[in-house]
Amino acid sequence: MSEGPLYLGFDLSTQQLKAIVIQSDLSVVSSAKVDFDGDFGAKYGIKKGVQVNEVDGEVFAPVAMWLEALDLVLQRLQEAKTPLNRIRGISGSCQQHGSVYWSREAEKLLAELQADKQRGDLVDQLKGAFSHPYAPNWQDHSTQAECDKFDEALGTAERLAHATGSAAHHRFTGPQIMRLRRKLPGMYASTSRISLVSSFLASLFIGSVAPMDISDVCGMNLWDIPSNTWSETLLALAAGGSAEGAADLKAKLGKVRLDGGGSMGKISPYFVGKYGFSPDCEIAPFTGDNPATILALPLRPLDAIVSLGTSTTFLMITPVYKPDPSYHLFNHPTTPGQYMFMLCYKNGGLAREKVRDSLPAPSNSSADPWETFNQHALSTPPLDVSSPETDKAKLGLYFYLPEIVPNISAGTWRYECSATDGSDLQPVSQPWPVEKDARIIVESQALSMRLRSQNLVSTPPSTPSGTSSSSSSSTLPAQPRRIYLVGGGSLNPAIARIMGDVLGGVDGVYKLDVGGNACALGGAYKAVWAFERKDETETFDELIGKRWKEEGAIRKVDEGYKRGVFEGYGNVLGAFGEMEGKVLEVARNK
Ligand SMILES: Nc1ncnc2c1ncn2[C@@H]1O[C@H](COP(=O)(O)OP(=O)(O)O)[C@@H](O)[C@H]1O
Ligand SMILES: O=C(CO)[C@@H](O)[C@H](O)COP(=O)(O)O
Repeated sequence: MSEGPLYLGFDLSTQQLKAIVIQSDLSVVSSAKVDFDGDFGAKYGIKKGVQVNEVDGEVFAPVAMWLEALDLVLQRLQEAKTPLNRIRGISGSCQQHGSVYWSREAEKLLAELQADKQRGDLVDQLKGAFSHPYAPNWQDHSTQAECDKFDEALGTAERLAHATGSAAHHRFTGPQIMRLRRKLPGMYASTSRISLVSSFLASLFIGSVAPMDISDVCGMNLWDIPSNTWSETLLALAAGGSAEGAADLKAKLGKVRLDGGGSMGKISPYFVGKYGFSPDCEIAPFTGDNPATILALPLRPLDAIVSLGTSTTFLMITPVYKPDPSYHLFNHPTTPGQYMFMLCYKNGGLAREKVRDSLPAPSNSSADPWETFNQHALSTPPLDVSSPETDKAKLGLYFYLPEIVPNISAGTWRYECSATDGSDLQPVSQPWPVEKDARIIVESQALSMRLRSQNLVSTPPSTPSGTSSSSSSSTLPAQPRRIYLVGGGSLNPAIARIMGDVLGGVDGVYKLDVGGNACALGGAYKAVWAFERKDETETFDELIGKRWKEEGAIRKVDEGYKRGVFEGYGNVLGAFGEMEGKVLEVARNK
């Protein structure tokens, strides 16, 4: 480890709080994590990081748990002998869309945070800082009525998408605020400020309520992206319809920091006294976990990232702002004029776990719990078709939770169609053997991503390492150039293989070799850029691109494009979209 400055990045996600410390050359020097279920057990009444009220479709997390987790993860960095006094800058990423409600005492309590045994830890000193003890989680689906109003507010869902980057979504913060104001009017009236989870975590470090981040703010259905200002119409809607209400909500949300870099202030004395941070350590804006993911490596045009976390997300960067209700566009977290294309699925890792748990556990209890799942996933041929002329292709939708993409209630559906052209699409009369589900759930998730991103990809330029041996780039079908896998599921070789089969990737499928730490790493890289850019004109890609080394950062886990296999999935892509349409039609007519 050199003696230079260090940078600390966080990832406050659904199930964990992760911290990673890097040097200016981007090498990792230390890391630590807190697993909310594992570390806190029944204390906060959570399961997989959240509490659930099934009756109303509410999903939320106790803010006090996050406060306790922050102290615990910093203690673990100390226990790992991390030289916290050398940390020059801090940034990070957090689960998107969640909202934290600060009381009228919040600013005073944040400013008075002190390392004082008598006054206790963050959870003790900030006991009176919140008007609401919970933060709605991105899995919440209690806001359909509010979403309907948001989709109508500008006339159509298309116009809402053009203004805010997305159509209305259950988890988006505007509909969430609108519902909480209606459900808990007293709480709302006693709320001085509202933070996103990313600006909430930054607030703890700067000792005051931090401004929201220019990228994460696009996950609210309240920020007008073309003008980069709050939408007065949508603020009024969320605030009850009056101009006074809109002004009050605008004050609660505060200003948005347009610069993804730079300093929001020096670290609070609490962290200096308790953990030995330098009083000169500064805090850069924190962003959403998906915008941070695209910062975890120098993403080139046509590269794609698949984040296999609790949620599954598909991410690409594009210079074109062409919004559509079927996907999301966010401001790039560091580079004005660039946008993050995102698809987000609620039925991600947890849905794959459901299928895994429906299979016999591995005989050896110490084996990888995914062993049986992987064996079946890899022994089942693509679409479970051995002979395309005679076998029917199997297509499924596995939504154990109400899904976001498409917006539909929970359910599992199984269809078959011709493997050669997708014709004769029919629901299966009998569920196929559960062993087939291991491959088919992963195929279904990848087919949905391929269907919705096909307008963003084109025939990639041939590259010496990328052109497949049997073809030149001119004959390659449109597909991403590289696919990077991140998140907990990126550890799984069977999932990697199937992602390559379906999505292609002329240069292959790679795993970011920091396991599930991509978001925290993106946050740490953001801190390096924020404090080491020579001036505001040096872009993130310029600075990080000069320092990032492939060796040790990524590992090729699948060849990606496989001629014949990729086209085979292309043959049923239309049928997959047709299947979703049929299922939505039935759900609408219920
Ligand atoms: N070997 C594996 N194979 C498939 N999925 C995995 C594997 N290891 C972890 N996961 C999945 O990763 C998910 C958690 O991913 P992670 O990125 O750590 O979560 P978060 O959503 O909190 O960021 C869990 O749903 C878990 O099922
Ligand atoms: O809702 C989204 C993105 O729109 C989710 O990606 C959340 O941002 C949290 O994801 P995890 O990292 O917890 O899976």
